[in-house]
Amino acid sequence: MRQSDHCRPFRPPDWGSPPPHCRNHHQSHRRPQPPPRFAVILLRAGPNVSTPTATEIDALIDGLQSPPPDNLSVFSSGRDAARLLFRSLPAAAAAARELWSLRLEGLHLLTPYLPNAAVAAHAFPLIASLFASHASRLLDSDLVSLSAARSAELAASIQSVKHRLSVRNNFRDFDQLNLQKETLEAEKDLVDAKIAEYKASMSLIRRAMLRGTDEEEEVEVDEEGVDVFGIGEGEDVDFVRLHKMMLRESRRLNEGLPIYAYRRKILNHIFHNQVIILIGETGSGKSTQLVQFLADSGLAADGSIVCTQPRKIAAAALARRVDEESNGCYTDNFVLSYSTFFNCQDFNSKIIFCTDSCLLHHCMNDVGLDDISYIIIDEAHERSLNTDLLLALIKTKLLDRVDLRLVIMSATADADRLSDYFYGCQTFHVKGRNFPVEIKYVPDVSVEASVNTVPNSLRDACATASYLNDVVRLVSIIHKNEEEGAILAFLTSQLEVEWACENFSDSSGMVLPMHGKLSQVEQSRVFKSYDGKRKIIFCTNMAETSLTIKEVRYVVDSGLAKESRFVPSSGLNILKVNWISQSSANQRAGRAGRTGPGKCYRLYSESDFSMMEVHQEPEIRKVHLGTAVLRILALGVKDA
Ligand SMILES: Nc1ncnc2c1ncn2[C@@H]1O[C@H](COP(=O)(O)OP(=O)(O)OP(=O)(O)O)[C@@H](O)[C@H]1O
Repeated sequence: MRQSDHCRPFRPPDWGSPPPHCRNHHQSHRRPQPPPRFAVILLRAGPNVSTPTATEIDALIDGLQSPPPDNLSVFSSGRDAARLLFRSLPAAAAAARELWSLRLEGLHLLTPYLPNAAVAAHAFPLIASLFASHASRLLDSDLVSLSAARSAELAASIQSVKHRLSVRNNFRDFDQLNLQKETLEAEKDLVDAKIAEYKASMSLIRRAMLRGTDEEEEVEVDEEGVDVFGIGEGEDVDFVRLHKMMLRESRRLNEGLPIYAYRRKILNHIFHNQVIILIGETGSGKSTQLVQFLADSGLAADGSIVCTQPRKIAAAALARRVDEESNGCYTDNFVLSYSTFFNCQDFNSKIIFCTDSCLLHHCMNDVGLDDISYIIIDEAHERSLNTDLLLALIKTKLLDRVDLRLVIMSATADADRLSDYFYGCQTFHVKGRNFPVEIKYVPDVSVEASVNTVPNSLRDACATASYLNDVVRLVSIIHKNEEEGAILAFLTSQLEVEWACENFSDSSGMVLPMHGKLSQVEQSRVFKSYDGKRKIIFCTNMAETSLTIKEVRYVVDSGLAKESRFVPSSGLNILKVNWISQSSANQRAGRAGRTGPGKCYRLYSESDFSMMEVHQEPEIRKVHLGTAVLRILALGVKDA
């Protein structure tokens, strides 16, 4: 650790004579003064504690307009970047305020830490007022103007389409124009709602910062009711967290996941209803955002928010993503993921992503679910045995614990059926998706011959599964002809995935397998980037839901999946390749539009699609009932 000049390193001698305020220090021998004791410590942010450099910190402190410190130490590495000591309490508070002001302007990311209670008390109103002004400025920032301009542009387009609709049209044009108008109106509504959401959050921050001051604003009766942030009162306010939250709000307005536009409405719904069903398009932000909305609002203050996923890889990936996105907004270990259940696991972290089987095991141990206040069952359309058992168990818990809340979430679930099961609970729809996905049907490839055929060996698989060759061929065509972007191709088994990986040969592609038998480390290879090479991922339907593999722009959907089914006549479970449901097909397509517009190639015709089951059959209807009964008994249900 370099400790630069203990005394005023911020104006090196060769920069000219020291400014007048420095002379006090040099003249200190004339009149003994008490040692400076009011400290402002500048802390480095994040894990990379070696930035910024000592020279940059020197320059930053040197440029302050407020009275300079009476003693200064600058450190070139470590958590502390600089320690400023003052004799005067107001001078220390003014320096803290100015350092915060520079941080809010985006000039540095250091945190002024005030260890001395007197300095903190003195500085608090100054910094709070600074945050209030900053929130006011953000209300009219360039970001808001940009979104407002987009809204005006959409309004003009809507007017133009309306005008064209008012003149004579043939039936087909009329239909198309009407569709265009509706699409534009929906987009405009979304942009307007996002601006309103952003402004509501900034107004809330401003009001909180001015509370108890002469400028305190009257609380407007918010039509949506629930506050989106719990900011804290008085000196409990954590300015670092608040700043990170403001930055995240700006990112949300800028990047704009559709669910952001609905935040207050959703929170309000959840606040007033014990159970809601949330349906939103794939990629609209359900899995990554809802947990954050709940945690920020303080609605879940008394317990954790548990979000279940059907697969381990999704639980881990979502926890990583939420942690990364909310960086600094929460304390360490606020977001966790559990993929496998252990008896020693605590459920008292705030946001927990886990598999449905993990939560089911937890229920077996702690049937009261005392440490949980919100349960989100994600990807409910899959209707796995674990999900259905969980839903049944939670339904009984909801009667005992009126504070427990349940959100059932999916892009493609059968909302009516779920609503019926939960006494007609409300369904909330989130409209809009992140990026468009163009659907291309490739009907000239016949898959019918291979349906219901289970390959016994690799040789058989290649001989019988004609779609396997078709998938590999289509991937090759996309690779040669389409612009950059990874390709995700859905097959039905590990065997097929391995065969496709071996038989796809192109040195400009990075071919990767993705199936349930791979270790977590092997699975995580699909999330890495491979410079100069297009990622080509052959996967089973384990990659169908929840996952965001950033570069994926193209999806190849064979339309098939292998499923296990109990056959009562033989008493055996058999594996069968079957058509997927429309719900699954839409989930697969959704993997292409996560971080940019995408395309989904379906190896079947549009009429094949329309003949598929709308929703997949619940697993509980396909497995041997003994399995289900044993699990129910283990949950303590005696009259199963
Ligand atoms: N790991 C990631 N890297 C980059 N962007 C991501 C990542 N995870 C999520 N995103 C972004 O956030 C968006 C929303 O993801 P999220 O999982 O919350 O959507 P969702 O509505 O739950 O989708 P689905 O119904 O498919 O599970 C994605 O479309 C993508 O733009």
